[in-house]
Amino acid sequence: MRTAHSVAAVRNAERELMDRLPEGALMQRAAAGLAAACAGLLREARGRVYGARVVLLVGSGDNGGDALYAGARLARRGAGVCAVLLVPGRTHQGGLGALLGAGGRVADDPFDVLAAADLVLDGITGIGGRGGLRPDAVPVARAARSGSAMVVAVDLPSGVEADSGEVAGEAVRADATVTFGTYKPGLLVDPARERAGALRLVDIGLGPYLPSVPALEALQHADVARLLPVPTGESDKYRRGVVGVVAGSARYPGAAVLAVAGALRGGAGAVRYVGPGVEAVLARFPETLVHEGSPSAAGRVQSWVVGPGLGDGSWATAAVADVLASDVPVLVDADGLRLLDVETLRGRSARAATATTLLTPHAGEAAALLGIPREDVEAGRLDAVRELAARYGATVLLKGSTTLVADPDAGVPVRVNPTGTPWLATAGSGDVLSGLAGSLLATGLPPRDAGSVAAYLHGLAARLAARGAPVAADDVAAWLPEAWRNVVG
Ligand SMILES: NC(=O)C1=CN([C@@H]2O[C@H](COP(=O)(O)OP(=O)(O)OC[C@H]3O[C@@H](n4cnc5c(N)ncnc54)[C@H](OP(=O)(O)O)[C@@H]3O)[C@@H](O)[C@H]2O)[C@@H](O)CC1
Ligand SMILES: Nc1ncnc2c1ncn2[C@@H]1O[C@H](COP(=O)(O)OP(=O)(O)O)[C@@H](O)[C@H]1O
Ligand SMILES: [K+]
Repeated sequence: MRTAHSVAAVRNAERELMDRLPEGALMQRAAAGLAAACAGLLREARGRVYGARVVLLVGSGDNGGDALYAGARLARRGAGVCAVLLVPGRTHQGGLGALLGAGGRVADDPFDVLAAADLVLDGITGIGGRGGLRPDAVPVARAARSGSAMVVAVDLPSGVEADSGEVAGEAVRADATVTFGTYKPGLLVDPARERAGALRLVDIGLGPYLPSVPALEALQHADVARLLPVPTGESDKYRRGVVGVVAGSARYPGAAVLAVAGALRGGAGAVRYVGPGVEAVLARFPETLVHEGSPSAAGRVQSWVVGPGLGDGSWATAAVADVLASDVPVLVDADGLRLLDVETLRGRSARAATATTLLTPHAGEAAALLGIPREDVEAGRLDAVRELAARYGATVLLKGSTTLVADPDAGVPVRVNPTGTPWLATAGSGDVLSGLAGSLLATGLPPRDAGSVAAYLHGLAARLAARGAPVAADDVAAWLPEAWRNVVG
């Protein structure tokens, strides 16, 4: 599991650890890890550190101090290191002394040295930064990007919000970020994540002092493998779980087919389809159990998926209400999100412990549920998913460039999905996801696990299917077994 902690948690841990260490030891640990990472990148890019041209962008806090001490280490290995001091009167003095002592220098003209650099270290701001880059830092950050140099962010790309992943203005766009002690939420959540490039974590010994419950967690292969259902000798199709899919309409029969395609690959023993798309579903998947009446009359299921391509006719409205009246886990997606009755939804968890709910909106649907503009959801995804889960008393999977899954209990870390590709932004891929997650619910996974495991497999299947080329939703569904094998293999 990859975990991220809030700035407040990092600061507390840092204080506790610093009390036990000599002055400046933590910064030396950070700088040593940073210099080693930069040396590795320089060796990869140009064969050696000796003779490399390194520019340090140095702000007024300890982030700049890290850059200066790392620069001193690189200078001792023969790199030509030059510091651009953004606030000369407030430069970290110890760091500057170390750099000058190691043969580094202060730049006369930042733009000259940036144009010729092999590597730029962004030490403008780290966890102490607030808001986007200040105006004087903007031209320098742009110049760092415009040459051929690799840009390495120290702890965080300057200008991003560490706790939320928001980018309120300009921010550095890094090729890599070397972060200290723990990941920060902003490194894992867009729009900030996109500015961070490849991530490296340097252990500075904070671990024992960080809270055991992080702010954010990202599943890795081993975590997903542990959560995936495995049939045993005792299993039969009913014991493995039956997922009911209520999706599609005369206008969108394809949504029913795609949701069923996802559901068939999610581990349930059978998929029961209810809705107006019976013909289309059977033509493609003859193994589906079908029913044309109301969901509650279709036979037993261990979970429901309701909403993809359902439209908003009277049958659809009644079907959503019918499903929400059940005591099994329900996943509500797409049109279902517009049709659901909020009081019924909130009442579900009070009625029965088994009546859990997983809502799977994209940013537009989340915006409608929250009554705010879509851009606000996209800019502040983490806040939006937490707010939705709290307000609706349900687990929420917010789709998009970084998919997030939040439980209504604020004490439970939000899950961020590390797989996926922008090629997933293709019509119908969300239908596949809802079928898949619903199937995992039917096997007995709680909503947060079902949602995050589904997002992981879905994103991985898309990557495997795409390998750099466009994919259709149907391809993503077809590659799900390969993604599953990749995880357990
Ligand atoms: N915690 C740990 O365990 C360890 C932490 N370490 C390191 O310390 C870093 C934190 O250092 P920090 O607290 O000194 O803050 P930092 O990130 O340098 O920024 C604050 C300065 O920036 C300024 N500033 C603010 N916003 C700005 C903006 N938008 N644009 C431009 N400037 C802006 C602000 O100025 P002011 O508001 O005062 O005018 C202030 O002077 C951390 O990220 C890590 O690198 C490691 O060495 C070891 C272990
Ligand atoms: N920029 C992006 N990067 C990665 N994944 C994305 C991006 N945009 C959308 N996705 C993913 O693609 C899927 C789209 O789902 P959705 O918006 O419901 O589309 P549809 O309704 O057409 O099925 C979701 O899994 C979402 O997380
Ligand atoms: K930085």
